[in-house]
Amino acid sequence: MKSIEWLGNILRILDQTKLPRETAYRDAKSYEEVAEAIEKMEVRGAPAIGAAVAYGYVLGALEYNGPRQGLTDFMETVQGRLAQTRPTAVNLFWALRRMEDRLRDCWEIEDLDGVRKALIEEADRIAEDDRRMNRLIGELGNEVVPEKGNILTHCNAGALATVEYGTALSVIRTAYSSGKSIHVYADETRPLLQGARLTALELMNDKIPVTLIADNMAGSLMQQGKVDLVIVGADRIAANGDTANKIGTYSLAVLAQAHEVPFYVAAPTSTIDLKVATGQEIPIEERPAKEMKECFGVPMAPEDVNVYNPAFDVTPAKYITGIITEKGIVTAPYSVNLLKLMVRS
Ligand SMILES: CSC[C@@H](O)[C@@H](O)C(=O)COP(=O)(O)O
Repeated sequence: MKSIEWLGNILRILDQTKLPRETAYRDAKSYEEVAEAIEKMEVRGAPAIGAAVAYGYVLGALEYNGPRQGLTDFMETVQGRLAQTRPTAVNLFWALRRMEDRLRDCWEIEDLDGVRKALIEEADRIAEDDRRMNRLIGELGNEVVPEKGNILTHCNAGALATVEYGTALSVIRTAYSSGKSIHVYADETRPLLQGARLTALELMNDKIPVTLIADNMAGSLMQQGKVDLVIVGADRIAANGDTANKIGTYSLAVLAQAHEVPFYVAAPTSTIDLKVATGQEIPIEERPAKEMKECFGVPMAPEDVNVYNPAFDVTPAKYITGIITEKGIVTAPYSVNLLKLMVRS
């Protein structure tokens, strides 16, 4: 199950809104289609969104049919549209900046096809970097996983949320394949059920023991001593370690601390945003009320009820035991150690 696949002049997107009932794809031929797929969450998860916008940018360059000197202006429009899709996952802006820098470096290339080739190479590198980082996150993160025990995860930070392997699920996959006797509790993750629909599916496909729970069951499980470790992904990590991730992550972190359960965030360095000092500055996306009032088209609440539907929350760094990245595991003090990590090659 690949979240996205570049087919030369088309971005094939696995439509995650239909999983696990149906395996359907959108073959995006324009940057507008990629933007739509991200907004509708057909492709989702911070690293997968990053790689998708990189190829969306390429599609914009392929669509352009004016003179070479007009390309930069056109690409600004493309970039602006892609940047509008989802505000929290910083990987989106990180990938767009890489594409923009690559375009700028092409100033000496006179023919459009030469520029397009360079942009495709950059998007491929972004996708390849994601695979490499996720593999390393798995290998390094295995260190925090006990030989035997129960791991709780929230939302989907798996292969579907990335280009391959996942972040939190990469750690789980590596631990399992190294022979550890682990079992995973997957939070269903209201309102869009990424845990029930995607994490459960991924783990079952890999034959990793998994039990699905509703989000409000985590506290009770911890109280019974049935959770040994929590690992989640991230959409943006501020310079002080505060971490934005799927709504519900904060409650889990507080519960984990109350029950003395280690709480880890697994994310590539492309998710770390040193320009944002604390979690308070992270923009939090609000999703349409319909997602709360309906469950996949079926009404669940009075039609006119007021709704608050933030897609993410921020977990203060003080609740985080460690952040597993491809360059190493960072612990407090995060302001110092994240900076050190980011300057290290
Ligand atoms: C490796 S994915 C990390 C995060 O992006 C993930 O945990 C998450 O919160 C995804 O949210 P989503 O709204 O499904 O895009």
